Amino acid sequence: MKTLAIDHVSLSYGPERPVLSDISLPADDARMTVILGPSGCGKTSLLRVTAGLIAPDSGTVLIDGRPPVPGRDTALLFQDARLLPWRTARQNLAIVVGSGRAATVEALLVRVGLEGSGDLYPEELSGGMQQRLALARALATPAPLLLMDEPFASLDALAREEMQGELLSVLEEEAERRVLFVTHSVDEALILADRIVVMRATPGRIHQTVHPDLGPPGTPRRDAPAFAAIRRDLADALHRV
Ligand SMILES: Nc1ncnc2c1ncn2[C@@H]1O[C@H](COP(=O)(O)OP(=O)(O)OP(=O)(O)O)[C@@H](O)[C@H]1O
Repeated sequence: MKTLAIDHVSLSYGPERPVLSDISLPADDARMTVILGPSGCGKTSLLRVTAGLIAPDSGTVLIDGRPPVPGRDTALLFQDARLLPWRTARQNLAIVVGSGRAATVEALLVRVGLEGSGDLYPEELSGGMQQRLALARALATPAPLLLMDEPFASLDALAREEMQGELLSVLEEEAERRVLFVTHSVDEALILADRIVVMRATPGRIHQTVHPDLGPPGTPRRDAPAFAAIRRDLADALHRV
């Protein structure tokens, strides 16, 4: 299994703009780490540092023991799916997968539940279907770490729940992949995460790390006896940071 280790990372966008202060996420068994925190606390900046897109002022990020190479070690997913609008779903995947690998493209469409929609253009897909395609595009890369920046935030409640389930079931088949997932939703964090990191702002730093004991992701965690108590604790923590 691949490892991600973030060690004492600090970042500023200029002398007067410290954004991240001494962030450490030790390598552990968590496959899905969810970052929760108030607006502007530096969650997206942390994902960009983790992707190797910006260098921290100090500290290190190591993926499998090596500094991240942008585009090789991580695949990014955003709130908007960022698909090529003039290409069909199938073509959006083919560009990443490479020519002559039609079977791989079809398998990816099936894996994210888009079989039968390969000929549709992005504007013909619902928001949830667009995010399924964005997920398939990320899975088409060999990147060991998926960086997901509020990917389901613009979906309606039902589509959001479906996508959470979809993500978990996809990861069941992708034993090597790790995910760093940013959300504002305590419930989403509790449903998805092995490890929850609560950040606080100005500058962004880690307030609390929680390993929720709610059963494996994908099981009906809402029914776990501890769900309501952990939910309340996290919501309180978020109000205090
Ligand atoms: N390129 C940049 N140059 C200067 N300041 C920036 C830049 N990118 C982000 N910031 C500032 O850094 C801080 C953290 O931004 P970031 O987007 O990382 O936070 P966030 O927690 O992801 O916010 P949100 O939850 O609202 O998306 C904010 O004050 C933001 O204005």
